[in-house]
Amino acid sequence: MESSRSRKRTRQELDGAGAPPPEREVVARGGVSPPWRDDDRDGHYVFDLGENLTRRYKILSKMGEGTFGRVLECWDRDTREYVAIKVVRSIRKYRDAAMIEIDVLNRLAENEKYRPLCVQIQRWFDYRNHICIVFEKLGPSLYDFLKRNRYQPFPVELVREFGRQLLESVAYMHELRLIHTDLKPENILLVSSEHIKVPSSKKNSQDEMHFKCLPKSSAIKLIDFGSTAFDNQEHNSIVSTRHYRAPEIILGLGWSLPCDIWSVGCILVELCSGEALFQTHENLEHLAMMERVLGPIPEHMIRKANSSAQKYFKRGTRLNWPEGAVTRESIRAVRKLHRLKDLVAKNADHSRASLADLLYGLLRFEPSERLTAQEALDHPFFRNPAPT
Ligand SMILES: Nc1ncnc2c1ncn2[C@@H]1O[C@H](COP(=O)(O)OP(=O)(O)OP(=O)(O)O)[C@@H](O)[C@H]1O
Repeated sequence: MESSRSRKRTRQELDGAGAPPPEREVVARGGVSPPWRDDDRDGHYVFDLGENLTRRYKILSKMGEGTFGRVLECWDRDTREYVAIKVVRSIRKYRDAAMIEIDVLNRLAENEKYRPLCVQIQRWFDYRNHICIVFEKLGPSLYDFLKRNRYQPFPVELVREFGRQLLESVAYMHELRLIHTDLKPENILLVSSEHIKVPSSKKNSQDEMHFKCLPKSSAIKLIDFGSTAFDNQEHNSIVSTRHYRAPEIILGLGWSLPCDIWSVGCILVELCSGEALFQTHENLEHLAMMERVLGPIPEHMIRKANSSAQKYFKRGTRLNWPEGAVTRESIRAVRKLHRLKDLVAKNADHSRASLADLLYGLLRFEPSERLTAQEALDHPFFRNPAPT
């Protein structure tokens, strides 16, 4: 658990959304609460579809699962609308993290102008030792959408729209000195599930025309504020999902707002190419991939790396690669990666120069040289889109 997740707040202090008194086993409009069952061994709430979650919500389906808990699609009998309820695992550290998430969600909701950018919390309650956060129901994540489309990339115009909204939400969080720390396509949801089918340029082996899906609307919202950190603390822990993790985190240099910007850079490349930029599970290979795509890691960063990261370098100045590689496949995986500008040229036509320039700004090794979210929004890629 990251240190940022263990900042505990009391429920009274946090609840802006009006938590009800603890659930009693009441006979409900529309049914009764199910009999008490033990949680599963990971602390997840055990349920059957069609059951009630308090007397107010009927469980319709499971929409997702993460480290913190499960997200259930429910019918709200009071408002007569569908909602997504995150039912958090009944384990202390996840309950504590959920309270931070609620705090962050309430802070983000304070500014009317930015409400369309981040998922809206409706209320929260504590049910059988599970914190339940009720959200507006959104559509699939950008990752789910890519996956269903057999990882065919999004057109650059759509990446521009996604990028703009993503950076606007990050700029807003950073203005509030909040660091998301877990930006990734799984945590960016389309607002609507509606899509259209269009012919894709790729043909299959039988020379049949392929189709791909495009969302009808480009509106997206950011979710999952369970790992959000406050920019007033020392940050040395390991954060972010591997593929989107910034170099300063791996090198143990401490991290702050720019780690979100690095993740945004990785996400934009992935949306353009259909594949995660750094597909790795190991630090040395990860750093080697970064050097392959972006050029050498600056020496001053190598010199400051913490003791556990020093082993990735030779004579304290150069990455121990390929000598330190664990397998030949690993060396091949790094070698087959394209340089960033070639990768962009492969996937974007008309906007390639400005997109590559933006990405180099987002993916600077040195965090203090990385574009801020606001600077990125002012970049020509967003200001002067090339005519299509
Ligand atoms: N408001 C929502 N509407 C629709 N689906 C949602 C909503 N919120 C979450 N989901 C789905 O549930 C999944 C898990 O949600 P979330 O990322 O908040 O959980 P988590 O336990 O914090 O995950 P992680 O392990 O990434 O931290 C999402 O990837 C998404 O598919």
